[in-house]
Amino acid sequence: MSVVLENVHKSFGADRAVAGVDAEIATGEFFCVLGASGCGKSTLLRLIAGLEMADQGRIALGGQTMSGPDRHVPPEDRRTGFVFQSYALWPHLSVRDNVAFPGEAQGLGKAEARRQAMDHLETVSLTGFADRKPAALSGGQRQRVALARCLAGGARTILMDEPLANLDPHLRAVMEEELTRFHRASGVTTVYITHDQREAMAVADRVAVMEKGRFLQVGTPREIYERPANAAVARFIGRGTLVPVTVDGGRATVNGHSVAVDGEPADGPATAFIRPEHVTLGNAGGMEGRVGAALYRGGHWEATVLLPGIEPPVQATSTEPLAAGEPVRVAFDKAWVLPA
Ligand SMILES: Nc1ncnc2c1ncn2[C@@H]1O[C@H](COP(=O)(O)OP(=O)(O)OP(=O)(O)O)[C@@H](O)[C@H]1O
Repeated sequence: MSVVLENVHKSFGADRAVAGVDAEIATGEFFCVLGASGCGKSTLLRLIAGLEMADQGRIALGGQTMSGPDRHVPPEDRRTGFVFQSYALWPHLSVRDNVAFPGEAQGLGKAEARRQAMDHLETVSLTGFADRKPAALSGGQRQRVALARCLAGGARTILMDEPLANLDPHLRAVMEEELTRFHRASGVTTVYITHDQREAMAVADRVAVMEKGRFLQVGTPREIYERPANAAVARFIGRGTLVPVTVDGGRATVNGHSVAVDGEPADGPATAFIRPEHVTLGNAGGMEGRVGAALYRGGHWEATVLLPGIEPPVQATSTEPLAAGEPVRVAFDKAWVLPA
């Protein structure tokens, strides 16, 4: 089911939690809202679910207005499923009965609701766990039960509020794969909020970067990473360094050195963003610098490099060992010039 947000606002007293959000989320899309704690992500999700009333703007699901100036459809009539961090499963019910619960609540007989529950457990590869209680499942398996229960409730849109936040890094990676598999298998429109940019990149078709109640940029993970719309998005997504440059005829000059730029920025002074993978460290050529700090990250070093006239230090990556204080030659292979 498509999700349309038009100029959506929500304040709590003087606190503008959602301050004018617009988006068109296509049917079947996996849409991530990414932002730091307190930026308004949860409030936006709760507005879509109907758990909060918008102060202003319109929210439509599948072409039907759910929230508008004189309309507020209650949560139970929106056909949305909500998956929280805690998954909110019934501890005293088996996995099968947890998933059968929405069907029974909607008036299906117990036997039919259980039969359908088994179909949904099949979608999340948990048929072998139907008789267990939630306490006897791993975090990832509990999440799959929560997803199966959304399907059983007839959800046409699934809203997920940081569902992987409580999991260890290994299980998180496994669950990212599972979520994308589940999404492909179910085809359900998904709005997913997280403060973890790596997670958003991994699972989303499109990412909205949110700050202070607004979307700063909406784009594919690659657009957001490679072509950030402004300094705030650039800083929030991955590592990199903002440097002042002069653009002339499709190249930028940094500290007297010429660097290729992506796109077609206008000539003149600008700010460029350089990802660590576009910083080459070596013994010859480029600019003279000094390693500020180097951390071994398994297979590579994450370093900062001090260059005269450039503040703050440049973030770089190296597969060769580096030590703090060591002299190094630095070349920039490519830069992204931020739109004015
Ligand atoms: N029910 C409420 N009453 C008052 N203020 C609220 C309420 N819910 C949220 N807020 C405020 O609205 C702002 C946005 O909160 P929200 O929970 O949407 O942020 P978030 O981005 O989801 O944060 P987190 O990642 O920490 O959950 C915050 O300043 C918060 O304190």
